[in-house]
Amino acid sequence: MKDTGESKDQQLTVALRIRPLSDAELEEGATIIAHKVDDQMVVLMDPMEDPDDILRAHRSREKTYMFDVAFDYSATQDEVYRSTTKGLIEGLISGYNATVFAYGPTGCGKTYTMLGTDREPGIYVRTLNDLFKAIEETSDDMQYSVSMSYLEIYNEMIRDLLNPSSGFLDLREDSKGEIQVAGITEVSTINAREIMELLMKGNKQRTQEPTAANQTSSRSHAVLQVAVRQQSRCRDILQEVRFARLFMIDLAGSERASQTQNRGQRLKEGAHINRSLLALGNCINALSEKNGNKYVNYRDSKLTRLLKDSLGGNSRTMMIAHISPASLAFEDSRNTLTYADRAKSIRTRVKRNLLNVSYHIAQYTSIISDLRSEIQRLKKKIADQASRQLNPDRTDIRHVQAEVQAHSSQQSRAEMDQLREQLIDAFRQQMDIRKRLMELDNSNMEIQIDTSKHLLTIADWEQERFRRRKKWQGERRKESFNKDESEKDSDSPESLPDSTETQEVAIARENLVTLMAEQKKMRKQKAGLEQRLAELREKARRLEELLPRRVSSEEQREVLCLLCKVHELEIENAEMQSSALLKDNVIRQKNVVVQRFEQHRHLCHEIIQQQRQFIDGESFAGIRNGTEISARDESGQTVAVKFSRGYLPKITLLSRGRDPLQEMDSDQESVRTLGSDNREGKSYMASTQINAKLHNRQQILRGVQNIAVKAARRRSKVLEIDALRLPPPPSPLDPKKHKSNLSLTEVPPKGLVLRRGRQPSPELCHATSDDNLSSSTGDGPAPNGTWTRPRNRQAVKNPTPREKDFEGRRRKRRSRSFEVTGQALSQAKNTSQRFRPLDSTSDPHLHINGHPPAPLLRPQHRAQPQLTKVRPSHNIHQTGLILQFDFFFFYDLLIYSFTWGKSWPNG
Ligand SMILES: Nc1ncnc2c1ncn2[C@@H]1O[C@H](COP(=O)(O)OP(=O)(O)OP(=O)(O)O)[C@@H](O)[C@H]1O
Repeated sequence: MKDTGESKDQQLTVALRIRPLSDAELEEGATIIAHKVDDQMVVLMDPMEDPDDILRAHRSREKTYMFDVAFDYSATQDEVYRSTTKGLIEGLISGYNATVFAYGPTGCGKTYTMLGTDREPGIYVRTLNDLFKAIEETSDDMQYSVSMSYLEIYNEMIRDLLNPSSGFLDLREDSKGEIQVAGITEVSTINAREIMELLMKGNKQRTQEPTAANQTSSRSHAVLQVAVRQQSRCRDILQEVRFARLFMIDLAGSERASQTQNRGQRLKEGAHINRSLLALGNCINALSEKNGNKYVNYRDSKLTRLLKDSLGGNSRTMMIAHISPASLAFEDSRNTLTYADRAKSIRTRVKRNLLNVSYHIAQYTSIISDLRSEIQRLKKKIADQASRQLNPDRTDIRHVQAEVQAHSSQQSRAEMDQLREQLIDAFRQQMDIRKRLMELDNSNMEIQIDTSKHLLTIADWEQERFRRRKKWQGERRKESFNKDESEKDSDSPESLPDSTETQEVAIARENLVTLMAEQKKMRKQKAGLEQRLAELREKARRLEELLPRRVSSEEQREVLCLLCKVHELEIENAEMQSSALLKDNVIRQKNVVVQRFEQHRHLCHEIIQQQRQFIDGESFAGIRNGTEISARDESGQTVAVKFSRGYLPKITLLSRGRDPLQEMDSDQESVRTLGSDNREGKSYMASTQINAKLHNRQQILRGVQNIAVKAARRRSKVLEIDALRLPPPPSPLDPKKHKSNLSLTEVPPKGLVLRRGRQPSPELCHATSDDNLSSSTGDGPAPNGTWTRPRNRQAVKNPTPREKDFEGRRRKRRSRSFEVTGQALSQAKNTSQRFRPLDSTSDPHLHINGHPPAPLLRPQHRAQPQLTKVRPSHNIHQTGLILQFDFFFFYDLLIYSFTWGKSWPNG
């Protein structure tokens, strides 16, 4: 290996940078005395010279300095770097050593120029960046190796900043006379980022202390060395290796003790700094001597020893002198400018560090084989490139890999699509079936409602038949007791009443059969659908289980799982909606029932209220034992109450209903009063017709029943309740209370008390016709439904022949019509004094169905209680009610009748 570089002389390049005036200087009232005149010229003005000094009048106060490049406060870091250091990089990778050092007094910006700040990086960082860029650009042909070391000379001692624990290092001169730092850490890397990190790490290790002149004063000289080795990638018989070193030095600033006010350690540091800088200055002086014969004492300091090559040896050297523009720093600036100006004349002998490697003949064989293999490699590379150009799709392994990947992903996507389709299909079928099941439920409900209607029709008819038979039996019994009279009574039925079914009942039975068949069919369908639904659920579950096995991608699996979840939730939602609808329907039906009960309750309260008012203001008289009251409406609803001494009155309530749908539409009521007293010849009869607004006749009857029961309880003398109690309002969906909700296979009970949609029986119409009633009074019904004034007692005591005749006829019909034969009116009157309200909590202002209660009608004739014939709603379902109650019940009934009357006779 031999050095083949040729040397040539080169001047040391000097740049001058004038930093901006600092705040401290401004505060001290410093003025600017250093100016940049142009890119190279700098003027320094002596602030001490007196312009009025006549002796020195012709002397210039300004001194001009010329440098290779000059910067003032306006120069950026990048401008300084480009003008000073950037040009050295090309020479560095070509094998030329280079040195950049910052020189100047303390606090003038040396560290700022070399290191910079995070936002404004200095020469270190910028140089390394560009060096690595240049290496990268030529790395195809050349091989590089870069190593870095970073040290500081502190108090004339060398410290490794990349490895501070290694202690102080020594300088050694190698065989070629080059200065080396023994044991320094050299980090080899071509990674720019790594080098930057090392630099930052080293900077943190550098000794910096605050002084009066500079808060971040560097107390040492810092030397960053970058060694670049370069050789051609192509091995030749004559291998050329280039080697170069770059020094980047941030010198400590020269300082005056008076200025820095340093004491102790700082003072000691300052002395060392100044000594080394003095040595540097001496070297510069010596090197700059024109004759060049002067001895250069590099050995005075470690700094000058280290910079030996940089100053007078093989290096392209750049000196960046720094000064302050402040008048206070005049002396330092002048010294710096003087040294910098001198340094300009320093000449270095620059030569490329080129090493030619000559090999032994034995090594040639291996070199040739290496070269051959390299040729083979290159040929293969060319062939690959050519074939790739011809058929780019097949040869590119990456392409093939991508194809394989794409294919496999396509496959998995297809599989996923297939699975998804299957899942969606299963869920869709489930939804369809769920929908059909809902429809079936709806139809089933409709069928149940229809069934209920038909069952009611049949039950009504059964009830009617039962009632008729009962009535017939009663009459037969009565006839056996009153044989003489019964023989003459041509109206009494002798044979069993006709029990053939009406057309309506027959149709209902037919419809029931059809509905039963329909329901059976639907049950079958439902079972089938439910089975299918279970199968589909099982299928979906199996598909879900397959997911992990058939889909490899975690993402796809999750997507499918989510899909399943969504569909399951949708199905659940549909099921819940369906059951909610069904429940809603049931609730609506029950609400209707509750509403009717509520009306019923209101009505009862109202009745009680009216009774209480009547009791308070009226004495009861005129009803005697044996009195019988009968009432009947157009539809055949009858009420009969009979009194006998020592016994409770016997009340017979017979009613006949019409179409239940008209139940709520009743708006006309007529009340007729009949009265007679047949035992003592004091008959009292009254007939009237009162229009009343009754909104629910069924409720009225229940009110009556309620009153009866309450009265019976109060007296504890209930003898007999031979009645079919009123059922609650029909609830077609309540299986406990109504037969309609039972299965069609169940047989409706005989004698069901409810009756709906039934036409009035002609027989009963006859037995309880208005004619009968009017004949019993002898007056007939008032044509316009007006109240007929009852006869007074005096008139009854002496009946006319016509009245006697009428009475006779009336007795004959007593079994069918309603008579009053009371004897104990005075008793009744007395008893009425003990009457107590049934319900103390009843509200007197209660309104029924939005209508205010009827005004209390008070009879004018206290001794003659009004016997009323009640014409309740023709829609009442109750087929028959026979009750025996005590007198109070009868009284309640009377009050009830009065209350609902529309008018009361005057006088
Ligand atoms: N050109 C400039 N532009 C802006 N600020 C500067 C410039 N030069 C120096 N400064 C500021 O002046 C202060 C002193 O600078 P710096 O520490 O670089 O001086 P120095 O010469 O290295 O001092 P020492 O020799 O004591 O280490 C720093 O705060 C720095 O930011």
